[in-house]
Amino acid sequence: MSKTAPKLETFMEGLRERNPGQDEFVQAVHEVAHDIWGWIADKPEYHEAEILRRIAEPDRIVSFRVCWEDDEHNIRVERGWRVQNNNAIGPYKGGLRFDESVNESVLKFLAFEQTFKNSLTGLPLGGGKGGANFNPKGKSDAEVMRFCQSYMTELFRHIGPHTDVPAGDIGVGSREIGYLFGQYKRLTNRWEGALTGKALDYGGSELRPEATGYGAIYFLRAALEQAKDGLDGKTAVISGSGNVALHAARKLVSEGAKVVTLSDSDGYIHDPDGFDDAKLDFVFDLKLERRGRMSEYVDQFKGASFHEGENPWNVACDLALPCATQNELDENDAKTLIENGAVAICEGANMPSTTAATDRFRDAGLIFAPAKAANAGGVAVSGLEMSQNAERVSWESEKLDRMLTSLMCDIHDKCAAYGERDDGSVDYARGANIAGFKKVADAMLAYGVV
Ligand SMILES: NC(=O)C1=CN([C@@H]2O[C@H](COP(=O)(O)OP(=O)(O)OC[C@H]3O[C@@H](n4cnc5c(N)ncnc54)[C@H](O)[C@@H]3O)[C@@H](O)[C@H]2O)C=CC1
Ligand SMILES: O=C(O)CCC(=O)C(=O)O
Repeated sequence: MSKTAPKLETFMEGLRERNPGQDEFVQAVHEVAHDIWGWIADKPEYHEAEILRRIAEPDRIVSFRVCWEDDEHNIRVERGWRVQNNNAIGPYKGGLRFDESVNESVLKFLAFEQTFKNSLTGLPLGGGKGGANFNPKGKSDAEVMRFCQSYMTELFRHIGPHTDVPAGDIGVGSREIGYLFGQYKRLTNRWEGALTGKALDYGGSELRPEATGYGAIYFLRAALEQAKDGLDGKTAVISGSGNVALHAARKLVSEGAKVVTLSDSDGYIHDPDGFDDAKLDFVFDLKLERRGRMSEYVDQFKGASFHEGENPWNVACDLALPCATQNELDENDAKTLIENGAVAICEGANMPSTTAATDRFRDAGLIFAPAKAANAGGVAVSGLEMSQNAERVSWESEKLDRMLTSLMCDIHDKCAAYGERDDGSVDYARGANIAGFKKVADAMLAYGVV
């Protein structure tokens, strides 16, 4: 006899009880459950097997002490984690975040999201995420190296090319990946693709640094085309000034759009003339090499203004791209963007919009490209880095760009297929949740109760 599906509220109540104080994790699960619930109502195989409940319980979480010595010879103690959420369709895969805001709730939400995102890529990648409450900002290279070596001294026993393949995220760029991979290699005495985001000299992939930002724009372009619109001539507002934000800005400019804001945790820069290639070169160097503050931009370029402690969502635009961090765009920001006539929101960061903001966007009927679809280009090229490492080959940038473009168009089409509304428009969030869920769920059904 087939069981009736429990109510969504009952499911969420249980989730909240089992995960007290983990607001980000509960938010991410609710956002998926909300869409999956109706879809599985007449599909007893999924709810009888408790598939969503199982995906929302990580396979395992490793938590460990990370001790390191600072330049003044003080012993520092931080906490590290790796959340291995689900490996139904491939080895756990997802970045490492080093930031003082990192805790178990944040990493569980990121690992949960990653499971659906990786499924959408069509590549054999499970979902995981990790990190530490260590902030590399303001630390010397030697301090960052000692921290990374200590972190890897525990992590190495839990990862490997067929088990779990970490990469970068906030606070973990090519410098950190270099220190982490060097220590992995020393401890295991093996050169193997146990991390992605490596530099080109030692097994990295062309286009990996650009992939998340470029991929987001390829997704946005496909969504605009579906609505018989395009990027050329559009004004874009972007938050963040890290890996994702800057490559998204670069691609938007090359597609004929005008990018008028970038930000960091101190505030945002508004340049009404737009960031051209020369201005972007300055910001790439400032943020990714010199690790400076966005406020320095106004000393260099006349006409631009710095808005301390504010986010850029009140600047009028056609396109808004939150590319900094979770919950950076709330309901009031969403209201302002809608009133100002934005036609599309494209999430470069993971879960940058609060639930209330997401609901506003979806109700307003504008194009809302959710993170798990729009920013999947980064992990997709990481998957291609794993393939290149396994085959001992390196592919050219042009080939990878063609593969990334086609992957992002496929993701767009899957979301459109599962998210089409009666009026022909697309609810991309619903489409991404259902398409991402289905592949993982079907693999789990094939394995039985494990
Ligand atoms: N690097 C990647 O390939 C991928 C990153 N993401 C997501 O994109 C987002 C950004 O990551 P990355 O660019 O890699 O990190 P990053 O460390 O290169 O840059 C983060 C940027 O956000 C800014 N920022 C941090 N908190 C902020 C705040 N409260 N307000 C305004 N700006 C703030 C920082 O100053 C920095 O410029 C994160 O949500 C990350 O999870 C998603 C997919 C892949
Ligand atoms: O390339 C990867 O494995 C990490 C990507 C990531 O962390 C993300 O998609 O949020």
